[in-house]
Amino acid sequence: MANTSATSRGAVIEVQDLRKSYGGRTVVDGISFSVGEGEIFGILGPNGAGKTTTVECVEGLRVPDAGRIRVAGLDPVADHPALTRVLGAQLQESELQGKLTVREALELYAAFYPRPLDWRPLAERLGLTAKLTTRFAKLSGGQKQRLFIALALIGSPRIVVLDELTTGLDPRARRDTWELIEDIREQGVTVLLVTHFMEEAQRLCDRIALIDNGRVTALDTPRGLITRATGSTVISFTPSAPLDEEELAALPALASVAHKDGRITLGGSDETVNAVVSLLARHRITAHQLRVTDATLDDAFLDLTTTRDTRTAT
Ligand SMILES: Nc1ncnc2c1ncn2[C@@H]1O[C@H](COP(=O)(O)OP(=O)(O)OP(=O)(O)O)[C@@H](O)[C@H]1O
Repeated sequence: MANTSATSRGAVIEVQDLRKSYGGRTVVDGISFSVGEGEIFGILGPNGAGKTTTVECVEGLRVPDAGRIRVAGLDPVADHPALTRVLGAQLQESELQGKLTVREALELYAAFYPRPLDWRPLAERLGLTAKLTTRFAKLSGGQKQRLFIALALIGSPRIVVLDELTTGLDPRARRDTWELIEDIREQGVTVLLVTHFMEEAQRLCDRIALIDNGRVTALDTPRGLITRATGSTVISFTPSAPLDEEELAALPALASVAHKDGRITLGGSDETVNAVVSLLARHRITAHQLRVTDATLDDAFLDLTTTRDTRTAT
């Protein structure tokens, strides 16, 4: 497998052969990866793949059955008090008192850390300024989410773990949050990001581990994953007459072929585009609604993952 180790900047998170079972059912089955200092490392995968279990082991919130984890040189379980000084984590909803106001939560969490950020500009960036006196229980889902992001960052952590960073945020808030994460990266903070949003992963992540059925099935840069799965370019069209399958399969640099409702979608490269245009011209076939687009992580995700959440929760 390509690229499982961190960059030359040195690993700040190391996960080796992590295993975790619940009630005899293995949900993390030998996961390994390392994250370089200052890197944004994404974890992607279908529902139930083992992503949250993995990051919660990194945070020291779950105890692995086997494997070795080091975060800034610390064992997340044995060195948990020291870990909380270098690692910020997005909280789950239930961890905040409903009566706490946004301002009180920010001040309280800032007081836990030796070098907290000034919470006012952070609240401003996250669109929380108008909600400072609102109690937690009265916030909308998206506003709670923004508060959790603020609380993850307020301690000025060296490493931050964000599980479903922008789930529940409206498109504007999502984009503002992405800009905030990019600013944090500029300051050298390492980010471990679990997400279901391909656009988010493609924009923010330096590298991505695809997890499926408790294993890392691919680990690469977003571009590397896309190219591996579908090629760099997607060509789709509806031909005016049937095309010969063998001729299609022989197109240069072809990575994938799909047929749906009379429409053909090819994954490949610029070379494939030129060849398919020549092929159509040779046979005097017209390509209706011809579209040539860059391949996306969505295409790669569908190609590289297989499971649905078919397991029963216990
Ligand atoms: N405390 C627990 N006890 C029993 N089973 C659990 C527990 N936590 C998680 N699981 C199960 O382990 C599997 C992996 O869960 P996990 O939350 O790590 O997946 P995930 O990849 O984060 O999924 P999602 O994308 O849906 O959040 C799931 O089938 C889940 O039901």
